[in-house]
Amino acid sequence: MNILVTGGAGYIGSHTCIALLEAGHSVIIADNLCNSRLETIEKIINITDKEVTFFEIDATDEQGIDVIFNNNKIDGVIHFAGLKAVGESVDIPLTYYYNNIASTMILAKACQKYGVNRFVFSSSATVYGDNKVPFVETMNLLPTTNPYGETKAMSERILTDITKANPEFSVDLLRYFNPVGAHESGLIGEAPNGIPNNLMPYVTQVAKGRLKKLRVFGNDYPTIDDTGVRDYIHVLDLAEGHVAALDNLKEGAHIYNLGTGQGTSVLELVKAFEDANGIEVPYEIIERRPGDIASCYADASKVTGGA
Ligand SMILES: O=c1ccn([C@@H]2O[C@H](COP(=O)(O)OP(=O)(O)O[C@H]3O[C@H](CO)[C@@H](O)[C@H](O)[C@H]3O)[C@@H](O)[C@H]2O)c(=O)[nH]1
Repeated sequence: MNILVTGGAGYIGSHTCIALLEAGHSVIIADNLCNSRLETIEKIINITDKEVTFFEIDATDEQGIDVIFNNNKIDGVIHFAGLKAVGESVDIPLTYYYNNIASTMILAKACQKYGVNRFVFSSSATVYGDNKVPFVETMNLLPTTNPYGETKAMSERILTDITKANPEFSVDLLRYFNPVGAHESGLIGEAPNGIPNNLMPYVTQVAKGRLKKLRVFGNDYPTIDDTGVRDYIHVLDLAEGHVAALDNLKEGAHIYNLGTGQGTSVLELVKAFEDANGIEVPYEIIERRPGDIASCYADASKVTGGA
């Protein structure tokens, strides 16, 4: 299939493009490079030895997206592009709401216009809010702690509604837990522009000596060692999840958690990283980061076939 991948130069997007190409699909990447690099496209090509079509475009550019649909045969869309949740994002809701919802609507509209019926949406465990762990797909969603999470929940609802109006439109809503790791080539990985907000890239930059020490956000959570617990899933497993989703799309909207089902605390992760690499990661405990919850991990039985 020819798959339009928005945000395909980003961390999860680039690993997914490799998985798609290796599974025999073609990819058309649309990315505005706001938190990614052009050279990642070259690396995808080098790793897979396959051709890639690239458009430097913002997913909110309605006319530009229309031109892409008009000029290319597209069988399906994977929509990764979006502004990401970080602590301080709670201060700029309008930007998040505009970018993340407009892009979903523009792409869904183009799919309706051009008869594209396969859509895989990059959602997030954030939509569960501060729910009871483990998070199960059937749970009622709680309000999330940041505008980014709200945009993911709203995009899910918009796409679900479209499947009701147009039963041929098939959507998978993939709720990611915390992706970590890199492609085995070592050529691509998580390299955010600027100082990382997420734990793993921060830890790797401390290990490299680029940042002085890790700041652990809070040690007063009701968890195993009082630090935040998350479900860290390897990015290549996440990438494979997208290929499987595309291959198995069914009519209507379907939700899948993409997580391991196992919770790991911040200090457990730091210790595991130190043990695996034989490197010390200096850290200090500081106050909680606004918007963070204590525990977030998946009930992964729907994707692993256990349910
Ligand atoms: O410098 C840091 C960064 C993070 N943390 C902690 O590490 C854990 C993980 O934080 P982070 O890597 O920032 O991920 P989350 O806040 O869990 O958010 C991620 O996981 C969500 C899904 O659960 C996605 O929606 C988000 O986009 C994604 O960034 C949390 O307990 C943080 O408090 C630190 O202590 N120090």
